[in-house]
Amino acid sequence: MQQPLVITIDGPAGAGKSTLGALLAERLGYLYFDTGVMYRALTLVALQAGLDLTQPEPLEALAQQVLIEVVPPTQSDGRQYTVLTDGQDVTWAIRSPEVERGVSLVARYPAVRRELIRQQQQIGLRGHVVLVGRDAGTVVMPDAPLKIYLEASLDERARRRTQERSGDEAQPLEDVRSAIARRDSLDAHVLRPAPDAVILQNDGLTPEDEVAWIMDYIARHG
Ligand SMILES: Nc1ncnc2c1ncn2[C@@H]1O[C@H](COP(=O)(O)OP(=O)(O)O)[C@@H](O)[C@H]1O
Ligand SMILES: Nc1ccn([C@@H]2O[C@H](COP(=O)(O)OP(=O)(O)O)[C@@H](O)[C@H]2O)c(=O)n1
Repeated sequence: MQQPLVITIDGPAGAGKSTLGALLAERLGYLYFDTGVMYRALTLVALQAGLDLTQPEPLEALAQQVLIEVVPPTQSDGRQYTVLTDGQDVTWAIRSPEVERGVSLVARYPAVRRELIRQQQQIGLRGHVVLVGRDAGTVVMPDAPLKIYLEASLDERARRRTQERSGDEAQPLEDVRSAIARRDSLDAHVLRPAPDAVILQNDGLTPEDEVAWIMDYIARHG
């Protein structure tokens, strides 16, 4: 396979998509773009505006109005990128438990998805991009030459997220596991590998192992 111009990485929460996506993009000199950020940013703005997340129409209108931008990091505080909504830095705010609880409800509305997918496709079509999400390979960029579907067991994903959130943000493993399981079931409507996706189960693999495996896969399918 020639170096694929668009690589998609999909899979459930905590499977390691962002970690792998960022590493792979760095290795290839590509843009890394996490589509989940857009759903999170829209959810945050809706919550800030006091919208009821069970009512689709105002959310659909908001999806058309709000300007969501993802730009290179503007601060050295561990962020992979900076997220702006109408110019306001919301990089960490979109990771809050409130957003985490609401995002999969917002992401279920077809008109919301249509608008955000349209914006994601504009980024994908530029090429030299690793696009990460749930439906990046099935809907956003179905012609991508390399599609990866990452899987890890629920226990492993819960462990990873619990480890990631220590200190002030620490949550019991059981709570993290049930929050992930709830999101898995709300996301089930989009959560499936594209027919031509490479499925990578990564319990027991490191992100470096995965990158090596993918680079080898690209070389072998030349
Ligand atoms: N292959 C892996 N092995 C172990 N831990 C991983 C692996 N990939 C990611 N992680 C860790 O698991 C957590 C969740 O990964 P992340 O990339 O945020 O998942 P996702 O984007 O799929 O939700 C992070 O703390 C990350 O460092
Ligand atoms: N392409 C996408 C990306 C995210 N989402 C939604 O947005 C939520 C947050 O996505 P995310 O990628 O930030 O989540 P994590 O896997 O990083 O926890 C998901 O649980 C989905 O509900 C989606 O529906 N489609």
